[in-house]
Formats: sequence, C-alpha cells, structure tokens
Amino acid sequence: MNDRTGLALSGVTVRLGDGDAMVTALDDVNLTVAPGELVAVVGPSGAGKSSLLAVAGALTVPEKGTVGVDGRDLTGMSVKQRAAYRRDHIGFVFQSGNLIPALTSLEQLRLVAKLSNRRADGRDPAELLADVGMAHKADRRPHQLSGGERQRVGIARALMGRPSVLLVDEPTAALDRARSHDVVQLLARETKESGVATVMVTHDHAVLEHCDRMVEMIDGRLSAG
Ligand SMILES: Nc1ncnc2c1ncn2[C@@H]1O[C@H](COP(=O)(O)OP(=O)(O)OP(=O)(O)O)[C@@H](O)[C@H]1O
Repeated sequence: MNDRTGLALSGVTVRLGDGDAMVTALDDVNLTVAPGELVAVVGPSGAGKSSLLAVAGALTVPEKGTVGVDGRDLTGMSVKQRAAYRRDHIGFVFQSGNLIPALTSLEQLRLVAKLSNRRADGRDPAELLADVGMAHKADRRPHQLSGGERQRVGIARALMGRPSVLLVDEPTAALDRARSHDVVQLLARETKESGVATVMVTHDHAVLEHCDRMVEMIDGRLSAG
C-alpha cells in the first residue's frame, strides 16, 4: 500500500460517436484522488459522469490526456495489459450490485479470489464479508437480500483484490434514505481503512456529507463543487 499515489486524470478528452453525431463526453478533464479519499461526482444526465468512470477504470482510452493509477499511465497500455491492470488494481461497484444470481454472498467473494492473480495478498472473503456487516447472510443468494445488502456485498467484492482505485456508479439509486446513508458511510469507512482512491457518481445530494470532496460535471467539464 506504501507505493500508492491514487488516481490522476490529466487533460482527459473523450469523444464518442462519429460524424455529425460526435459528442465531446469529456473535455480536458483534470482530477486527482488521493489514497483514502472519497470524491463524489455530481452533474446532470448526459454530463459525462459514466464516461469519466470508464476512462478512470481503463475501460476506454481517451483521445487526449493521461490516466494515472499509482503513477502508471494506463493510456499507453495494450488492451491485454489494461484488462490485467483493471482486474488487479481497480474495483467497480454498480447501481444494482451486479451480483451473480446463483452464488451466495460468500461465493461472490470467493470467485474473485479464484479469478485473481493476486490471491496471496487478497483479502479473506469471510473476514471482508464480516467487515461490511454481512457475515450473517453469507449463505444467502442475491434475491434473498435487500437492495442495501446487495450493495454491501458488491462493495466487499470490489475490495477483494485490494484495489488502488474504487469506481462506484450510483450506489444508492435503488435505496431509501436510511439505507443510502448506511451504504455511503460504509464506502467512506472502507475507503479510509483500505487506502483506496474512490470516485462515486451520484445524483443523491443527501449522501454528500459522507464524502471528502465533491466535483461537478457539466457538459463534459469538471469544476470543484
Ligand atoms: N456510444 C456513444 N456514442 C455517442 N455518444 C455517446 C455514447 N455514449 C454516450 N454518449 C454521449 O456522451 C455524453 C456523456 O454521456 P455519459 O453517459 O458519460 O453521461 P452521464 O453523465 O453518465 O449521464 P447519466 O447521468 O444520464 O448516466 C452524452 O451526451 C451522451 O449522449
């Protein structure tokens, strides 16, 4: 964890579509997120928030600019290198938890351990499940869990490989107010404890109090909120 410097996007420009339908989804975006920091990204629909997560997670490569994770620039990597880097250093949490229907909570985490090359220094699935308050539901499958519980398992799964960067897309979209606070509080705590640089896209202004910082995205440009 000592060689961590977090996430650094510099001069990132992403264009999507082609011809007349070309859209500048990200326009010269700069963003740094330190290890242990939780940064919220807000902004209207179509502003470029998903595009930001996609470049930060090495799912897409920007037309211009650099995307650094712990000082390594992801934009110069081959597709294969990026996939490996993503698997080993970046965690994703999606709106609905995106869990595998047939697997229990514990099995969701064990599967990650099995697929990862970094098994030796990964987290212990049962311990991590206990950390996120889900030990008592280790044997439940996703359809037997509430939305908030599914998110907890999704967060634990994303942290299994000790990622440097955690990318979270609308984690409270399907949750009521109390559950939303619980889930973002958990994210804030895990961010600190595991020293991960976390970016959370949200429409939910009620949960911003748990974040270290907020930035606003409008028309592909980022400004301090
Ligand atoms: N594959 C694509 N081809 C062309 N344009 C696209 C494509 N994907 C997204 N866009 C456009 O790029 C811009 C940014 O989209 P993006 O999905 O990043 O916004 P967003 O802030 O995440 O929106 P939302 O809050 O609705 O999810 C929008 O104008 C969108 O219409």
